[in-house]
Amino acid sequence: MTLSPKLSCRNVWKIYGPNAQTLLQTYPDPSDQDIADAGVVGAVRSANLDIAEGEIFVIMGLSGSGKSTLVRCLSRLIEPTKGEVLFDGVDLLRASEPELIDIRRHKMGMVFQHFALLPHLSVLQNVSFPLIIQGVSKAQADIKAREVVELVGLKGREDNFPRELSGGQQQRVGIARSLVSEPDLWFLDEPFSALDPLIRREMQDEFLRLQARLHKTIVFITHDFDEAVRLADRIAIMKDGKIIQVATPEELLMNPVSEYVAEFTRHIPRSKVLTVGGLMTPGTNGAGEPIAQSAKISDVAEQIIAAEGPISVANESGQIVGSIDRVAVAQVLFARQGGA
Ligand SMILES: Nc1ncnc2c1ncn2[C@@H]1O[C@H](COP(=O)(O)OP(=O)(O)OP(=O)(O)O)[C@@H](O)[C@H]1O
Repeated sequence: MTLSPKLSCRNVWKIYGPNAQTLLQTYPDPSDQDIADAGVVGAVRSANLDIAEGEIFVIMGLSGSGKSTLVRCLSRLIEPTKGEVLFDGVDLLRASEPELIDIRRHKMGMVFQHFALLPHLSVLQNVSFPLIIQGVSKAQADIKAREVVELVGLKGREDNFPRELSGGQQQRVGIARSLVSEPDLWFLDEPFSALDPLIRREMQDEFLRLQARLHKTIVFITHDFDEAVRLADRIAIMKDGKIIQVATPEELLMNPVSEYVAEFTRHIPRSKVLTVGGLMTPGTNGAGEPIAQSAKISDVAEQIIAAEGPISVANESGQIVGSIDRVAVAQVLFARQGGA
């Protein structure tokens, strides 16, 4: 985590219904009952987040938990009822409409599940469209668009029309279009939900490959916990408009704040998420060629089980920070789903 986050929000509320403002003036932190009594919807309730530069931050929750509303408040596509949103230290809620348009055009990219490709434009024209709107010359826009089309794996399809592409390919065009203006901050709202499971996994892999090259700051919404665990550096779990836990996938599995959070993690194979660092015993008790603290248990289980005693664990700089033995690994591999 960097010291100053790329994007933060402080005490953000979005209440739908008449007198939302008055409610928040009367009750700075209204309870479920206050909200119900007022006959309004508490879509986002006192959200506080700090999203670090270069991080994939996933917002996860069931339908209606407030994910889309929160993300739209973060880009100010929706006006929060109350709160503060800071992007690169600039308070977005105080920005004028022209400033906002400029920030969205040049610094923010957005991909939605049902994004609208323009049907009468080719792949290349769709992708270069945001640049043309910015006033970039057609020749320059085409060069940039070709690069991004190649980046998302669609080289050779530049002249096809959207109807000639599969769902996954169309989604790639949407991704390319949102990347063409080189946003710093990239919002993706359920971008892969409409795709079938195999293609969806492919797109997730592709997305991780892209991010490894581009290092964007990403806010990614999903209601699928498997997808969240695969993609996230950190996950925020929302319920009834509130953020109930923000943690790495590993922390969520090891220390869920509530039964509700634990329920999401129950079916996830622990060994694929837990790392050596999360299970090791600190100290210098181990021996042998050290294994990496960041390695997933599933990738090193055989090696640890085959060893007689505890194996040394090293951090990124090669320093020995602990040890791990077969008992710790067996507990993960053979734990009943639900145990750590
Ligand atoms: N314009 C609106 N007017 C009134 N209530 C709204 C409005 N938009 C959203 N809501 C309500 O706010 C709550 C949060 O909705 P939101 O769309 O943010 O949830 P979500 O987690 O993104 O759901 P989904 O996964 O189904 O998209 C829901 O109860 C929804 O009905």
